[in-house]
Amino acid sequence: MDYEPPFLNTYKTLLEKSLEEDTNLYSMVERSDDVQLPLIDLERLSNEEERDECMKEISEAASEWGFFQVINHGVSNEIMEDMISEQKKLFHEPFVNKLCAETLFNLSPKTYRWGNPCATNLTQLSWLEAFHFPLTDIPNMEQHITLRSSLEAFATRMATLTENLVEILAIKVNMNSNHFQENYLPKSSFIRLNRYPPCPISSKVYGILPHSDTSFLTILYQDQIGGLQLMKDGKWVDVKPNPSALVVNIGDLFQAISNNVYKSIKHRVVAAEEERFSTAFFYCPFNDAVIQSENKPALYKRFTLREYRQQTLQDVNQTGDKVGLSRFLL
Ligand SMILES: O=C(O)CCC(=O)C(=O)O
Ligand SMILES: [Fe+2]
Repeated sequence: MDYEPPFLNTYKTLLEKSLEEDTNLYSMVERSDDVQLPLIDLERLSNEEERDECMKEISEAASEWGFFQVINHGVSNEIMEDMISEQKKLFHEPFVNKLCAETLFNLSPKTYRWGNPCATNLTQLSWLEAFHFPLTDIPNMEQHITLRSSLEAFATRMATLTENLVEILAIKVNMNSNHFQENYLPKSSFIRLNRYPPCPISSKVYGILPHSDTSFLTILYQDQIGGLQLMKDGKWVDVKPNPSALVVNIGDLFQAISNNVYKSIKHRVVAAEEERFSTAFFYCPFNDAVIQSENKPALYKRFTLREYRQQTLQDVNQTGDKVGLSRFLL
């Protein structure tokens, strides 16, 4: 199909090398089927008697799991369905159009990404294509009104949801509940549209490599195919799709400002034979925002998001791995 990125051709040499070895990526680490990710009903926040208990569940899930699912989250089915249908249309544009999406859509460089040009073996390759939209780019998409309005509606609801959640999480670690509103611009967040193309070698390659997110908080909608897994007590746990739920996870920046109370957990997506879509909202500060915990003794050095991004980029280029927060430990 003319919309598929040329994975097999581009990574032919890596593929041939790995087909000689009889490895299965997913049998190397144990899996656990018997643990349930917390599922939190946010409607309880509007009920005076249940609000405190619900806030407690949110902060406990953020510190014990770093991940949880929410229902009655305020993002309507209509907004989600609209976003997904625009997302499908976009990914089903011819590959050559996607490659020049920045010019076609009037967007920043590297909006469209696929594969990994630096991969030296298959385990460094994500079988994934993605559009990465900084919120500030969305108004520029004058030629693509329907995609633009879906992104805008989705971003507005997601921003409200993340702001409510970070406020609750801030209170529970004795931070000022306005900390986020006062210190970080709302428009520095971004939306990422992910598509996992059908993969004919699904035991040898990841859909997305194990990673933690460089955000305060990430909110994800996944379709019904499944494949997202998170690390819990040394085992991979499936995040089973739930059509009414959004998946929330703590990112590295929140782990740092909460002085390790909240955990930014490694997660990955298993490659599959079926096409899969997910849509993520990354709640992030502007690049020069200072990340520093008020808690004493602080575990991490004071750093800016720019410094963090530079360090992780350098580590990824040199070692294939982001390393992440441990670089900033005091
Ligand atoms: O597609 C998913 O389920 C996860 C995506 C993800 O982890 C990311 O985009 O950072
Ligand atoms: Fe992620």
